[in-house]
Amino acid sequence: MMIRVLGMMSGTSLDGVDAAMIETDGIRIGGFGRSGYRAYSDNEAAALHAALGRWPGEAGVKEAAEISVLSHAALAGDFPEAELIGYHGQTLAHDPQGRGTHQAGDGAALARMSDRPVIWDFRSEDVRQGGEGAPLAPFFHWACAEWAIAQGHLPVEPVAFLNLGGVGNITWADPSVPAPEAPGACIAFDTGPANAPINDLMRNRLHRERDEDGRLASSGRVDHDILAEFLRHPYFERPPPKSLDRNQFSGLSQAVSHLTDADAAATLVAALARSVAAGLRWLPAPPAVLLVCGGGRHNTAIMEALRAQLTTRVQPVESAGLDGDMLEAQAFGWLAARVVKGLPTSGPMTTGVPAPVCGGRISHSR
Ligand SMILES: Nc1ncnc2c1ncn2[C@@H]1O[C@H](COP(=O)(O)OP(=O)(O)OP(=O)(O)O)[C@@H](O)[C@H]1O
Ligand SMILES: CC(=O)N[C@H]1[C@@H]2OC[C@@H](O2)[C@@H](O)[C@@H]1O[C@H](C)C(=O)O
Repeated sequence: MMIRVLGMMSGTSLDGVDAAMIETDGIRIGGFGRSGYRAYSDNEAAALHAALGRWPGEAGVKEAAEISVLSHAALAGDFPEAELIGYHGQTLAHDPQGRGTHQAGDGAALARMSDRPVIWDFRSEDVRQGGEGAPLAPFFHWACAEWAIAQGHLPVEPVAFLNLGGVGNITWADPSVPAPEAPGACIAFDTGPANAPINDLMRNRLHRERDEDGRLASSGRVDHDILAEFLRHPYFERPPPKSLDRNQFSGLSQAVSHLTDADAAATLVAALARSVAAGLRWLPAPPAVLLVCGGGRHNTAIMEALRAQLTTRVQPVESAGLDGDMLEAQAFGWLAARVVKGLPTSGPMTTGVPAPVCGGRISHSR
């Protein structure tokens, strides 16, 4: 039975909350619906930035969780048609081999406030069972490929999805395999830093939220010594599955600190593109197309750098009939429906968990 689910995602860019309706039985995509966005206010963004890297019980975390719940509840009120909510929460820290993974928020409070059942805490169980806890969108990317083939937007061939949020992640999906958790269907991992260091640069130096359309980066020159040093990071030699914390590459931000604004932005964009290029060697076969989703595809300098670095065709995910601004929100709606059904949300080739696992907790509205 298809249900109408609201997926809600606030990612590592710390810009705000995306919300999108999806109709699904947890296996197939029945259709996509309305979407919405609520930007974090300056005060909210500052409080979340201050809480980055912190764990439950530490200073500022309670405030961050409250900001997450209140902003999601306000947005959920615009979607009375949703029967179920998938709520990711705000990632503050991610250390799967150590302290775990921390998404600030409270699904039980959101369920009471929105008067709908809420699926949340999607990552902890995967980490508990030995997985990376991220990325989690890959099974949904596989379902999107299947949907796009049915709509006549894609050929029946392996494709890749590149999500450029705060951090980048890639999924190689083979839609000829019958289910996303089946061996050979998906391979996924985080590629490297994406918008987070660019946003931090803009915020710290120019008091702006982002490099609009990549205009600053397009006017700068890449520092090839810094780039070469960045590419020596052992992360790129490590085979997948693998995932990143938002600030794991903070050395890169320090390395560009003496450059001009434009050269620093250009070097960060080049680092993003080269880390994607470095990641492609881990894919089992070249994808027919690299479908770019997430806010980074609006940055012209990023898209041009990707096209210059890669021999694979690079297209915004809209070329497959999908909404690249809402794909991750839709993913957490689709995953919520899977949790209700007890279906796996991750597996050995997406997070490295030993066997497919169904993560997520359910909180009822009363
Ligand atoms: N017009 C634009 N020009 C330049 N950059 C843009 C533009 N639009 C969006 N972005 C970048 O995309 C970011 C938002 O991307 P997105 O919503 O995919 O991130 P996210 O929700 O944090 O994702 P994730 O969970 O995958 O980290 C912005 O913070 C900004 O850096
Ligand atoms: C721990 C965490 O929140 N990771 C995010 C982050 O943002 C992008 C990348 O790093 C990815 O691993 C993940 O989000 C996407 C939506 C995912 O789980 O697929």
